[in-house]
Amino acid sequence: MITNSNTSLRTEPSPFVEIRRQLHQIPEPGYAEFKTQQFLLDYILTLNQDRLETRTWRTGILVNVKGTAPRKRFGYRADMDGLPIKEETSYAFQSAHPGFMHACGHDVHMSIGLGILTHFVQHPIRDDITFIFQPAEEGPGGAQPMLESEELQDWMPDTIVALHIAPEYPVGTIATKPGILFANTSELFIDLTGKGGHAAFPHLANDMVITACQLVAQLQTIISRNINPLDSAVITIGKIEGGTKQNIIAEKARLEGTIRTLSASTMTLVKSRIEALTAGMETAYDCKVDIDYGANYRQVFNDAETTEHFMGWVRETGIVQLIECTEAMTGEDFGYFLEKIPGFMFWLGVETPYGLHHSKIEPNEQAIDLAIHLISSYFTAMSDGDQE
Ligand SMILES: CC(=O)N[C@@H](CCC[C@H](N)C(=O)O)C(=O)O
Repeated sequence: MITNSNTSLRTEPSPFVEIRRQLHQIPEPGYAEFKTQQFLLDYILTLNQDRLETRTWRTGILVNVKGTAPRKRFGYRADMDGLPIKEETSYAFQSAHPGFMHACGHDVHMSIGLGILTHFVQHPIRDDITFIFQPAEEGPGGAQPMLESEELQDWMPDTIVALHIAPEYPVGTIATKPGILFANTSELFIDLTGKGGHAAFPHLANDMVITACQLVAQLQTIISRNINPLDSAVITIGKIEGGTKQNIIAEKARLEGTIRTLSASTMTLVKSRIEALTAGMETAYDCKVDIDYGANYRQVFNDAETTEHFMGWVRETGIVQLIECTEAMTGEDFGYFLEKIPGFMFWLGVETPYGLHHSKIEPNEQAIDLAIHLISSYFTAMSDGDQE
C-alpha cells in the first residue's frame, strides 16, 4: 500500500524509495508500459485531487498541478520504459518480467516525479506544473509524438527539467552544463542477404556470417579514419544475428547498433560512409545490403540562460554539490523537448560500480529524496522569485 508524505520535512526515507522498488519489478518495453501506467495512475489517485488534472497519452501520462495564481508553467519529465536485459542484481525486488530490467534508472526518474508531484499537491505554488511521464525513451522515442500530441498543447511548460541517474557520481552531487549535454543518435539496422548452402561447399555460396564480421570491423574505420580526431562519434553494434545451424552457410545476417555524434553534420558524414562501405560489400561479397536508421534523436542541448541560472541557484543553496561536466555520447529523446522549450537536463549522482544498461546496476536510492527536495525547492524558488 502506498501512502504519501510531506517531502519537505522528511527525516527518514520517503515512500518514494518503496515506489521505486515496486516500479523496478515491472519493467516494460517502449509503448507497452501498461502496468507502469496503471501503477502511476493508481498512485496519483491517492493524492488530493483538488488541484490535479490527469490525462493519458498512449502508455504515457500528463498531470497538471494547478497553481494558486499562475503566470507561467514549469515542467518535469520522466521516462517510463525498461530494457531487454536479464537482471543480475542482488535485489530482493528484482524484475518480475523475465528478460526485462530497469537498467537505465527510469524507475528512479518516475519515483522522483511522483515525489515532486506529491510535494506540490501538499504545498501548492503560484504557478502551474506539468508532469510528463513519457513512454519509449529507449526506442522508438515517445518524446516527439508526445510533444505534438493534442493532450499536451494547453499544458505546454514554459521551462522544462529532466534528470538522468549517473552511476559515476556520488550521491549528493549533480552534474550538468549549458549547451550540448548528450549526443545526436541514430539507430542502425543492417540486413545482409547472400546465398546459403552446405558448410562443405563454400565456393557455391555467399556466406553472410563472413560478410557481417568484415562489416563490423570496417564500420569502426569510419570512426578512426573518417572522423576528425578533434570531433567525436561512436558506432556500436550491440547485436548480431545470422545463420540457422553450425553446418549451414548463412544466407542472412543482421547487425543492430547505434550511431552517436556531437553534430548533425557528423551524423550525415557517418551515414554516408556506412552507405559507401556497404555498397562496396555488395560488390565484394555479391550480396544485398538493406540499411534502416530506425529512431533518430536530437542532441540534448541545455538552454544557456536557464541552465546557468539553475547552476548558480544550486551553488547558492548548497542542497547538492554541482559538478560542471563535459558532454557524453549518451542519447535521450528529451532533446526534442529542449528544442521547443527552454530548460535543461542534469545527471543525478547515484554512485554504483556498474554502469547504465548493465544487468548488475544498483543505483543508490538515497538520491531519490535528495532529487525530490532539489527540484521541488527549485520550482518553488523560481515561482516565489517572480512574485511582484
Ligand atoms: C540515457 C540512455 O542510455 N539513452 C539511450 C537512448 C537510446 C536511443 C536509441 N534507441 C539508440 O539506441 O540510438 C542510449 O542508448 O544512450
